[in-house]
Amino acid sequence: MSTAHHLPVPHICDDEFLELQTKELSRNEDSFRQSAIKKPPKLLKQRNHDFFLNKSSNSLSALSISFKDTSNITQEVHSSFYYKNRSESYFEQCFEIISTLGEGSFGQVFKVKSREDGLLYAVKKSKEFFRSEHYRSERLEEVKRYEQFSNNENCVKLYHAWEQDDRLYMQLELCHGSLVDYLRESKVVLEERVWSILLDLLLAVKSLHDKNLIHLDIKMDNILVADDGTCKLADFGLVVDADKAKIAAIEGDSRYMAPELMQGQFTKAADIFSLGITILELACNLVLPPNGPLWIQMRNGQFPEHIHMLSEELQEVIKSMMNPNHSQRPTVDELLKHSRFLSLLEFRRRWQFFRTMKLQIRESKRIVNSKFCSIKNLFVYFFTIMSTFFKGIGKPEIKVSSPSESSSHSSGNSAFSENFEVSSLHGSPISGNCANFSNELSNIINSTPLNTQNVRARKDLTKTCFQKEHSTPINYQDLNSSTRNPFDKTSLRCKKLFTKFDDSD
Ligand SMILES: Nc1ncnc2c1ncn2[C@@H]1O[C@H](COP(=O)(O)OP(=O)(O)OP(=O)(O)O)[C@@H](O)[C@H]1O
Repeated sequence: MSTAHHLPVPHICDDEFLELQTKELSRNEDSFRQSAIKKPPKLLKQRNHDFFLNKSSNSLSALSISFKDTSNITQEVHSSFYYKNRSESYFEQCFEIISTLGEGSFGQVFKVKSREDGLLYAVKKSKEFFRSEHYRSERLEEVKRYEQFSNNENCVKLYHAWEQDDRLYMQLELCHGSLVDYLRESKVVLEERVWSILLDLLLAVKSLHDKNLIHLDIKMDNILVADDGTCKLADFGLVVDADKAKIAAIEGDSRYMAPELMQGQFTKAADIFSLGITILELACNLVLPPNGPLWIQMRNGQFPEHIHMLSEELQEVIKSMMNPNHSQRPTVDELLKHSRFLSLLEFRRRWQFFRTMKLQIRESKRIVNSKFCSIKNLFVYFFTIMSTFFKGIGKPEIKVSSPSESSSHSSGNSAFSENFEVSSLHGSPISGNCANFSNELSNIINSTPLNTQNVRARKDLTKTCFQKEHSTPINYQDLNSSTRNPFDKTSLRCKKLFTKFDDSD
């Protein structure tokens, strides 16, 4: 009696093939093998060998990257701590890694101490090798954007960028953490603070929009909180020129994505939407859906009930920023004319002098504490503090262009008048053409996997750990009551958080 010999069948992760495999198996083993021969397994994409073969041996040594001198973007790194012939990279030789700060899709971020000046920084190291010249130039574009906005108080500062062993490194200003960490620490954020965060971010977005650039990846993870509490925009990896957006843009995180991006309409209004939904997430402590019916609802002008925790004023601003019709969203300049922002700017202007002094003293303390402090550095900082003191600080220049000059997204029917009187958005803002738009949208999005979860507040998710922390259970009815400000409960904790920031230096 002859025994049948079965050849091993490869495990192939191809849905179409697996379906065929199951059908065929049940019918006839022999014919199944036939079909396996007809359809070979997919090959993994290979790394671009030409790119690696064409690279000069120079790529092994570290090269500084800067777009300030466009004729020479890369230059040899010079440092008394870096020896080219040693096997360790420039990063390993010049920095001491203290901890890992975070990881995104493109890079890993480390908290480091520079051996050169003894100060603390964040270094972002790209996760993937430059697999092609195109990929490398895409990564280098982020350096260009960081450089462009490094002088903006509300954008993260880039100190140095370099490439080595086909990876990009960026030495950035060290921040306390992202807005996600901030929310996790404070659990709820006072509405006063929400307005101030929104102002910081509008000023950052304004600097981009004024240069006709779109960020396209505004979200809680990409907003960093500095030690003094200032919010800063980071991650310029997807920044695109508004005029070239149609061909070059890549959409960011789906949770923060403006609905019109699904139809390939990339405008500055997409940033306004992402900022609006970020502020909604922050103020109501929500968990945003990445897709599904709730994703659609939030893009059709229907908001989760948690929004009612907020003042009418803030609700109106958020709703206008998340207007389903992108041409009706206010521009940054229009938003900055809101009376809340004008009074906040005036308040900041009055305290600017003390704020600058505080920052200067903090920076001097940082320098003094570093083991590489020199008499020269001390003298420079003493001089800066004195000159700040004697000059005083002038009014910070924030030019808000009038609606006519601003590159409005709107066709003239913006919700914001010159004095920013927000038109009443009570009830559902979907009407007329927006309703058609919403139908169109449902057709598109329904093709994505549905998320049947409800929009949930983070406090619901963390309810149990909250109760563990406190000996007396918290009455969540109170938090949602309209008669009192739900934020009051944690005002002490928020203050403590800022004391912590202040102590951190
Ligand atoms: N300068 C910094 N100071 C402190 N933490 C930082 C700094 N830069 C980044 N981080 C932390 O590292 C995380 C990842 O950084 P980043 O968003 O720049 O990476 P990415 O790969 O570009 O992410 P994405 O997936 O959003 O594109 C941030 O969410 C933040 O928590």
